[in-house]
Amino acid sequence: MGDSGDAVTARWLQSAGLQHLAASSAAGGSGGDYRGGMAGLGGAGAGSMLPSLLMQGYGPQSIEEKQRLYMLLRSLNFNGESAPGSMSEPYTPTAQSFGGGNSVESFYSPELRGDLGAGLLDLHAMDDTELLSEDVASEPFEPSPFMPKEIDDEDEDLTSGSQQVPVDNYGLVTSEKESTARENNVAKIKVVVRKRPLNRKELSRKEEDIITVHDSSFLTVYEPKLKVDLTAYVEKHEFCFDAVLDEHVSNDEVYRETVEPIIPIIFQRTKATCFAYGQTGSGKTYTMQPLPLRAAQDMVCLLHQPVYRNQNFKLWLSYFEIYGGKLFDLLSDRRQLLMREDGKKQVCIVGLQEFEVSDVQVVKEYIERGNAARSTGSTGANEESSRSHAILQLAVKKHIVVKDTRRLRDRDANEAKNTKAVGKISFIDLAGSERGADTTDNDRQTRIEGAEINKSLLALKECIRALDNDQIHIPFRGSKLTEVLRDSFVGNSRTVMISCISPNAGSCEHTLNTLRYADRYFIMSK
Ligand SMILES: Nc1ncnc2c1ncn2[C@@H]1O[C@H](COP(=O)(O)OP(=O)(O)OP(=O)(O)O)[C@@H](O)[C@H]1O
Repeated sequence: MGDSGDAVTARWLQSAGLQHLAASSAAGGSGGDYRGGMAGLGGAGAGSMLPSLLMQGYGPQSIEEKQRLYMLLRSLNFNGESAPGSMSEPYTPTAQSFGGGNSVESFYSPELRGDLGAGLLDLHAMDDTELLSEDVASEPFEPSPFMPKEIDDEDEDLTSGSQQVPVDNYGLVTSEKESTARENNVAKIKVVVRKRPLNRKELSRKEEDIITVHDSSFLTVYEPKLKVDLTAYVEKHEFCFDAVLDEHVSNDEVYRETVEPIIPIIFQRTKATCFAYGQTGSGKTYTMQPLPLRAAQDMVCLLHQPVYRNQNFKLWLSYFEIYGGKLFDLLSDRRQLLMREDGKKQVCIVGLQEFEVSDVQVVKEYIERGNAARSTGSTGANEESSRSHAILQLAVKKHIVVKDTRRLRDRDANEAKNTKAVGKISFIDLAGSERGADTTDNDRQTRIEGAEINKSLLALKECIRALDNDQIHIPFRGSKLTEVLRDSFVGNSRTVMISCISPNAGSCEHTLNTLRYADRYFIMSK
């Protein structure tokens, strides 16, 4: 106990690798003109400049520092149990914390749902080291419970022979009861959170996993914090969503939870949008890339059902990218595309190549081709991929049989006119947004890109909010992204948002931003 508090603090910080804080703390001790609170710090007592330094922004800056501080805090003030209720005091309750009871009922109460005030996503580039790799696209498919059972030839004959399936003038099934029930079972907006595992780099740095998924719908984030008097504490943040998927969940299960229930209603004139967002490296691309392939498999399967086959339904695929407010066709040598509105105020992307696809292998080839175009177009592959929104669309169209022989001669020219859109699903791998502080390191172009990304994420948020409030005016002109998605926002639409989060302590701030962003949608959708 012979050491001054500042010397003790300095030694702790030094051992935790926070040298710049240690030096400042030691200097403060010798000056002796500042005496902060003595509480916390393992009972050693530490008058110090550290609180003020932390307040002045001298706190841990890098992930490593944050992680070391987190480890330090754990060894000082709490025992490192991550389970709820095991936190040592002091513990600061937040608007979203459970309180003592931890009852699920109290969790759902509006008082504990947190406020709606946070601003734009504040995500930034983090560690995107490859995790123990997995070929995401090659996971085997399992049969879907949402899909109609395979009908054998006998059944098929019975169905087509009986001619009892009523159809509307689109040729769609009008078994009202059945389709209404299906649509009602699929929420207008569904919010799903996916936590990725710690990656190799995070594991090698012995980073802590600060997120606990309690069951399939709620999670807790344990945020390491320091009071100004250096008392270490953990702030607990509880969140509830339609679904929370932990690090053990496979891409196939993600598909089942998110997209699979929507597929049948795409054939019932529904337009759906599924997008992933989160900070760079949180797993957006990993999550989004396999989804269209799985969706296409189910859609092809539905197309083969007699009711749709007889109505001449076909599946079409297109894949493009929005980069810096401009559109590029990923299946046509990154040709720049123009967006126009037709007389019926329908959005048309002039020149966008659409391909009719009738088997999954072909879909896979197109997706791979598009993905390759996305990365080869970049100077630093990851940089650009995280700075563009990639949009893959699968559209169901009804082909109208042309009986007029004169028109038949000019069949190709009339192809576009001979199809009628039925439904569509868009998969959007959103760009990760920028953290304000990072932009000082970036060049002008990078900052412009960041601003564009933030603008489009904000516009997307506004559109979904308006959509959810059933507003007449949907502000889709807020960005290229929302303009392009305009027809997916109006009429009979469904939206699935997948929030991807990183579990390490160093990403805590960004993870909380992502979760708060998702939380607002979740509240809106209730
Ligand atoms: N759930 C997961 N399980 C295993 N590995 C994952 C998971 N999520 C992400 N990864 C891995 O983490 C790394 C980063 O993921 P990914 O590229 O999808 O991030 P991102 O959010 O799309 O980043 P960016 O915004 O830069 O495009 C990849 O190596 C990916 O394989």
